[in-house]
Amino acid sequence: MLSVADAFAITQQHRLHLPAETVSLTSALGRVLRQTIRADRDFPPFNRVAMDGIAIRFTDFANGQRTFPVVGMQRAGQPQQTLSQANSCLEIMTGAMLSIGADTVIRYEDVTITDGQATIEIEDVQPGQHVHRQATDRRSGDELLSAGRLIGPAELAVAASVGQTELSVTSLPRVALISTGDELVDVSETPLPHQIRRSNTYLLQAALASLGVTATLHHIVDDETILADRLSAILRENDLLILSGGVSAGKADFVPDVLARLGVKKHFHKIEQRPGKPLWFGTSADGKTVFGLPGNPVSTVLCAYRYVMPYLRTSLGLPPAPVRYARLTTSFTFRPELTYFLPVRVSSEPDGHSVAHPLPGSGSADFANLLDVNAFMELPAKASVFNAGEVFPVWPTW
Ligand SMILES: Nc1nc2c(c(=O)[nH]1)N[C@H]1C(S)=C(S)[C@@H](COP(=O)(O)OP(=O)(O)OC[C@H]3O[C@@H](n4cnc5c(N)ncnc54)[C@H](O)[C@@H]3O)O[C@H]1N2
Ligand code: MOO
Ligand SMILES: [Mg+2]
Repeated sequence: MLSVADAFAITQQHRLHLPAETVSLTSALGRVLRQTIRADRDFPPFNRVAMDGIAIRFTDFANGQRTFPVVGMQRAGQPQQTLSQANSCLEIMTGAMLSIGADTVIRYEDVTITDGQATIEIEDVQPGQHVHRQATDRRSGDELLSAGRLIGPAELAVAASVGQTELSVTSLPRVALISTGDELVDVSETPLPHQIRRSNTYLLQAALASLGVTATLHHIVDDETILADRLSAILRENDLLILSGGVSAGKADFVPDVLARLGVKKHFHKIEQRPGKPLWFGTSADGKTVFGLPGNPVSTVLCAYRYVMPYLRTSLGLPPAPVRYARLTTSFTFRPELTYFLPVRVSSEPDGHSVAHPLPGSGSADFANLLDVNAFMELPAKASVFNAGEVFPVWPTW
């Protein structure tokens, strides 16, 4: 059987090939940039006044002058003015271009203006103060953003400032989320004693939404022919299929056989891990990907966050999320030679460390336990006893 690391690597070798598309700036939030964005001007593009007050020549102040006739006003949005008379000042506003001939700004709070004369009330004045010099932050032509960047509020603001009305982003995959199982009924139905309402696909849909990916929901009963027909149609219409259930050893677990019949090449089935051991992964010749997630809800979640979400991230062109670590708060024993993904609650301690409090729950069907869980801690297969204070990787969920 495959190790977690090998299974993960195999999924990453078969990323989706998603073309770039152009979207308007205002609809680019949460998308992944596919182009380089450069500064079209210096940042800031001129010597920008940073405080409302008066603009003077520092040498006048250095020569002992404290009272200056006010000869004009330079506001933000006005073309640059000139402080032409020596020993005078201009009133000047935040966001204005520093006037030619002036080099230093004194805040209104530090000045008294009476009868057109501004008197500086402070002695601590630095040459060039309260001026945000041209090109301090970035130079014209500098690379501001590069491909593979998740577009958030700061990226949008920077793109807007350089005149990008549109952005090239990775197109979103068409994703189908498919629950399988005769025992599963719709949320709106009242289950009979032998039935349950399906929940996995709603969780998956919500998880995908955090990457800006939308998905259609489907349900298929445990009938080999129906499963083959429906999956064949869903495969035609989608780039990525995420199934839940039907991948284990039961008499109604038809998913692996049906996918093989439909020409989806299996890359692996089963990983040395718990939960989620029966995970199935394959691709078709025309570039479609199928994850067959084990149906037990906690297995579904673990496989989604350990394999599917990282797969989507890199397929979209994002760099892999950095691995996070936490310190186990309580010793935990797990004997089978499998990587154990322990449900935990991760929190931050006052000393800055992350700690993980084990919440094992009652097994991979205990999805109510997920209400308290916010990560899975990856405990290596080769050990059995994991001591309080030891540090292991954690995979955050929500
Ligand atoms: N003899 C063996 N039996 C099982 C093995 C095994 O290796 N040998 N593996 C166990 C493990 S581990 C898991 S996990 C499950 C995986 O089962 P399947 O992927 O075949 O899933 P199902 O049999 O269809 O369902 C399992 C369980 O999950 C519930 N389920 C399924 N879909 C949903 C949904 N959308 N929402 C909520 N709950 C769902 C389903 O009702 C079942 O209770 O197999 C073990 N057995
Ligand atoms: O994934 Mo199974 O649920 O290991 O228990
Ligand atoms: Mg089964």
